[in-house]
Amino acid sequence: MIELVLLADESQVEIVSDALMELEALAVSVEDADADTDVEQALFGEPGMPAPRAGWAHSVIKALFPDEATATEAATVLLAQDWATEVHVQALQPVPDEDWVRLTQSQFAPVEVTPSFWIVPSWHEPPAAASTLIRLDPGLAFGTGTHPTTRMCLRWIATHPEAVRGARVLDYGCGSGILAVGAAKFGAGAIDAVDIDPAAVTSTEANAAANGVVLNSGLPELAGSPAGAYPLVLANILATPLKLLAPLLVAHVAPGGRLVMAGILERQAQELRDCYAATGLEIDVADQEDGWILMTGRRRH
Ligand SMILES: C[S@@+](CC[C@H](N)C(=O)[O-])C[C@H]1O[C@@H](n2cnc3c(N)ncnc32)[C@H](O)[C@@H]1O
Repeated sequence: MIELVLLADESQVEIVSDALMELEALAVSVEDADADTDVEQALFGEPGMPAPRAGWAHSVIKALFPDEATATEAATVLLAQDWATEVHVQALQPVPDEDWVRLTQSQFAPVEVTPSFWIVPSWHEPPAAASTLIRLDPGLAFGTGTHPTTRMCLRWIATHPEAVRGARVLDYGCGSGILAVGAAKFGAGAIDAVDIDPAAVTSTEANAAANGVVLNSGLPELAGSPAGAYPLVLANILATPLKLLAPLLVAHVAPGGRLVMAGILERQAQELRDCYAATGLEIDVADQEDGWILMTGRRRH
């Protein structure tokens, strides 16, 4: 990993950070400037480029790149922009792996699901208002809470305690296990969490353990056990698998039970509604955020 360290005028922090991400930075962080020390150390790049002024109100922007060639190219393209007159390269340096982990982690802040329900990385103190917490660090499996589909499912769990408390739950397409853990935090009974990706199963087990949650996790064969036995089925999988899996998912919903589905774009809503209504479930659009919708189905008998 190579770190590109830039000094930029405070007014340009956002535009420089966005440009670095477009130029394939893996992570970008902004730090407070250390008075004039870093200005003195700035490299001025091309001969004739203006040196930063002493006492200049600037920020230090650090961007991580996979290799030196990508970092050098990004710096060259950035400095060639006509708006980048107050951007200076301070360093281009290799970064040890453990520093990379630290830098990547610094990108993840606690995520609010409801004012009292938060997802908090292990290196953060929980917000004072958080009475219910999921402790979760970003990993290889989908589901950190930063995506609207995950947040909407968690919000549904938090706002439907009557459907969650004591219920046997199936989390189908569990990813990081975040929905299963969220259901446990709101009092779910036995929880099965399945995913076609073995890395997701490993991640779910680790995240459950980190939250003191006991669940069964495995590949989907686990869910081949009694059909119709779950009062609550959670499935944040995307529209196409949701359509293909409709008979299987519906068969797992117990009489009187609910199916909560996410991963559906607004323009896919009608097709999904028709598909699930045909199975006899009562369908509702329960939430929407950033073009994604949350759909619920209820089996009466
Ligand atoms: C969008 S992620 C959701 C992860 C997590 N449940 C959440 O809400 O953030 C979808 C997950 O479904 C899994 N998946 C996709 N198709 C599947 C299938 N046919 N059966 C089981 N899991 C599947 C993927 O591997 C992925 O981990």
